[in-house]
Amino acid sequence: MLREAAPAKVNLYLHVTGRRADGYHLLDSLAVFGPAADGLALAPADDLSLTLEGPFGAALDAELDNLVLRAARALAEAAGMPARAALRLDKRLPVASGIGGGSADAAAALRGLGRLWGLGLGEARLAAIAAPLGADIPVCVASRPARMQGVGEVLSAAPAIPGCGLLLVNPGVALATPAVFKARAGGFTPPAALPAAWPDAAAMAACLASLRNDLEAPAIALCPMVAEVLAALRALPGCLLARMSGSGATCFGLFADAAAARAAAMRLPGEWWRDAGGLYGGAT
Ligand SMILES: C[C@@](CO)(OP(=O)(O)O)[C@H](O)COP(=O)(O)OP(=O)(O)OC[C@H]1O[C@@H](n2ccc(N)nc2=O)[C@H](O)[C@@H]1O
Ligand SMILES: Nc1ncnc2c1ncn2[C@@H]1O[C@H](COP(=O)(O)OP(=O)(O)O)[C@@H](O)[C@H]1O
Repeated sequence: MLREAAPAKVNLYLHVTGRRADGYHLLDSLAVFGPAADGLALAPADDLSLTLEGPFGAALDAELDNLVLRAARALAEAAGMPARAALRLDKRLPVASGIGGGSADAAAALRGLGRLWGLGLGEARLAAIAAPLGADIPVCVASRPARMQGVGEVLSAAPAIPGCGLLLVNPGVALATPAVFKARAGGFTPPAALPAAWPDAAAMAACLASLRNDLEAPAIALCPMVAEVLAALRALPGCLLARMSGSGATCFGLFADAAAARAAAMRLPGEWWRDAGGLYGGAT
């Protein structure tokens, strides 16, 4: 039995820089990972199967073509072998919530099956197999901070991220990514100018404050509760920056460290989903 973590992707800023002829949008975004994660367990089997568990497992019962199974089939096809594995997904990330849960699951399946099947494929090869399945999957393959450009598949080094804490909050309303892009009005935003490193969380927050998430306004138009979540985050002690991730509705608060993020999480209304801690694989 193998296990892979599928950490949430958080867009610290997201500029829509243009639009391709096929309608997809060109982006400039800085993605970091965690603190929340789905979990994928993989075992050898004679055919391909997926069972769902965890707090949001039932939300995917009606999903006929889970991204985990699509990723498994795409990898098997690329490797020229039958797709055989018993997969169990512990679904802890809210579905359709701007933190790339489905993409993280697909990336975890590619990494885990690569190991289970002994394929020896590197991250770049897995990301290339992943790209046709979803714009967010390539960045999730490494699950390390990265700058995303193109439609999300052009990855480059992120500035060195200082120790910090994140608080993720979702009001329980699913937002479909295409609907949010469609509701966007106005022009385009140029790519950000980023330093090589930020010395601490406060400096990172000050720099990010000069940037934006261009999908925040259209998401608020579709789901006004996003504005409530942002106001509640901004009012928390120690919150250095509050912003929506991806196409929403999950928002994040940035804190000096994991302990400050966890303490702030306890002060939020009880009915909202939240998770707090340090970055996945990072210093806190
Ligand atoms: C907005 C972002 C930012 O990281 O995150 P989420 O909100 O999904 O987490 C991503 O670009 C989402 O990536 P992903 O969710 O994989 O998108 P896909 O399945 O490829 O596309 C879903 C739909 O979103 C729109 N789309 C997506 C990506 C992009 N660069 N331009 C787009 O216009 C298109 O309408 C597309 O049909
Ligand atoms: N394993 C999965 N987890 C979540 N969503 C999935 C999964 N497989 C397929 N989907 C589909 O992908 C859509 C986007 O899901 P998700 O990745 O959670 O959203 P977002 O990209 O906004 O963060 C869902 O509405 C669902 O229909």
